[in-house]
Amino acid sequence: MRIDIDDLSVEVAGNRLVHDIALRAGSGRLVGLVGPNGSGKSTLLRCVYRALRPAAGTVRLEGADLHAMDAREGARLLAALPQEASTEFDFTVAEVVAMGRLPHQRGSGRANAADQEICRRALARVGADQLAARGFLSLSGGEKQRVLIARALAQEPQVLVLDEPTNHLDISQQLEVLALVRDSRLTVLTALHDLNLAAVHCDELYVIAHGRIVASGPPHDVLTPELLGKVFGVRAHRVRHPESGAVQLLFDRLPPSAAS
Ligand SMILES: Nc1ncnc2c1ncn2[C@@H]1O[C@H](COP(=O)(O)OP(=O)(O)OP(=O)(O)O)[C@@H](O)[C@H]1O
Repeated sequence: MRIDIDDLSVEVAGNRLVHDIALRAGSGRLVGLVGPNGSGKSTLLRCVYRALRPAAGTVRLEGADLHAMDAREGARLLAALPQEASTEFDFTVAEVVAMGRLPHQRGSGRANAADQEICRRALARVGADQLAARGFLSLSGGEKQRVLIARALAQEPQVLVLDEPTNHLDISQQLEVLALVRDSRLTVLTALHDLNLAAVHCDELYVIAHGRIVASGPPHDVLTPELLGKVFGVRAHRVRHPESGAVQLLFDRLPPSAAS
């Protein structure tokens, strides 16, 4: 299912934080959103997963305006992993994952055997099946992240929107989660801070700075030393991964004269 974002602007408390965004993600593509702290990644993604309404512009899924759909219809198509997803109540892990089935349940809202099986498989896919009976609040940051990814998968969406899905994960888990996201074959829009992970795993990247898209395209074309200097204020060196040939980056601080 393709995502088309056009002329999208987002305001929070009267401040326009994101301006005139155009972004496309073809069906089954993994599209990364990168940019410095405070550049507007989460604000843009919050609008895409409907926590915020657009001040202008549209987000369309396969041509249909996402913000014109009812909540249940939207949630059957799109699942999100927010940056600071947490729950104040100590639900069990199984209960948190079962929340992913709510958009599919009518009437009593009770999970049936098929729902329970989908949840069990989702937990197994993120390697967290042994956590099912644990209280969510007792989990480590990385365990919580995996359970929330399982909840998103249990939702059986067509589109995944992920805000820093590798936050709190050790390097092995980071690679596991990105492989899992890739293997899901869903259309994925994800914010990532780690530019090397983004370079290896994403089909296309969009770079956001000061609330505007400043570059987009295949990672190899986008992550140039010039762009990284301008947008992130760092000196970047490109090297090739010795096996895959993928672009990888090494960073230095810019000399003080160049950084100003
Ligand atoms: N409610 C608000 N009122 C005013 N400004 C806000 C509000 N929420 C966010 N902002 C500002 O909007 C800008 C964009 O924030 P956002 O969280 O989208 O950035 P980000 O790129 O996701 O950052 P990070 O990489 O640090 O998570 C920041 O300068 C932030 O302080």
